[in-house]
Amino acid sequence: MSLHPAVAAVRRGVREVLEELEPGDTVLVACSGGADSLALLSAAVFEGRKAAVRVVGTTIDHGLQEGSAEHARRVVEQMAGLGADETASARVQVSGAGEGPEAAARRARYDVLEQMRQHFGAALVLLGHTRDDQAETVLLGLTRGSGARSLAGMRRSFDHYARPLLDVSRDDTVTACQVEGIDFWEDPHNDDPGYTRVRVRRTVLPVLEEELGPGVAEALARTADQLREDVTFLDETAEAEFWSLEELDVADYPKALATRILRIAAIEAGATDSELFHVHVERLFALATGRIQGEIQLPGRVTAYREGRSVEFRPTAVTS
Ligand SMILES: Nc1ncnc2c1ncn2[C@@H]1O[C@H](COP(=O)(O)OP(=O)(O)OP(=O)(O)O)[C@@H](O)[C@H]1O
Repeated sequence: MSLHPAVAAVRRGVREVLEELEPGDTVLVACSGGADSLALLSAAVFEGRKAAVRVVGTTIDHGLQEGSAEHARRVVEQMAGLGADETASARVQVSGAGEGPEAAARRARYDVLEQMRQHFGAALVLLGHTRDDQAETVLLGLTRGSGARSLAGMRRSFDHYARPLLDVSRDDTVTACQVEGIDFWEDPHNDDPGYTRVRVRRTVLPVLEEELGPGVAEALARTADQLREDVTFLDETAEAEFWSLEELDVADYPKALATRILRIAAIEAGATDSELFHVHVERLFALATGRIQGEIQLPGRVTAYREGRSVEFRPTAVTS
């Protein structure tokens, strides 16, 4: 019997990532119980056996929805049923102080995933983001106006994390589960139009596909890949320039490098990075090129000012 194309696509993505590992290594698969991550786990088990890689399935209970503990138990059972060598679950406390509940849940999830990775000695954690997630990320980045970094979407891999399904459509993960008889969970949040991402998924992308033809999601994901190469080059160049500078005089650099160097400098000086940090970087650039005078207050209680041609930083004075 020939392999269904959707299953083959998921396995191919996973195989390419596992090929980088050594026999005897461990991978941790982060599983929400949705179609993407269960298809990912199933493929990891299949490819893991071939590569002699141990597969640990893990699920995280954010405790935000009623019945979440029961859901986590069920996902653990499913992961074991799909052949994971080991399974684990963890409950996290989502505080949400200073950020939205989604961002807080995500941060708590990545913290605990890292603890689990270390606990199991895993070489890699696999995340189930798909090509559609990538397309949505690019569109959201476009509307935020935050520059090339956010248009470059999610990275395929970083540190000990990999996203093997970035070339696989969400439909294919659903089909792969159906073909393999995997009963996946449909997150009610995925239908909640209160989330911008859901509106992009349910309304914006379908309109683009209808008006511009199929393949929009794929093209957006490809745009991210191309931009990521450029962005990585510029980031690395800026990093090397920053460390080689004796004083922070960036007025003669092209703006693409000057703003990156200023960003690194501000964060090194203690400023707090955020999604909106590009707004502060623009002002820093105006300060560096003499278009604005005086001082700039940055989040994280850092003040920037100009001394001669150089931009300097100092802690913001506390006034009572
Ligand atoms: N509760 C969870 N437990 C374990 N892994 C999870 C959980 N939720 C999500 N993941 C992992 O993250 C992947 C992406 O999930 P989702 O798109 O829901 O994340 P998100 O909330 O958008 O946050 P981010 O995209 O930053 O990870 C999943 O495929 C899975 O690998």
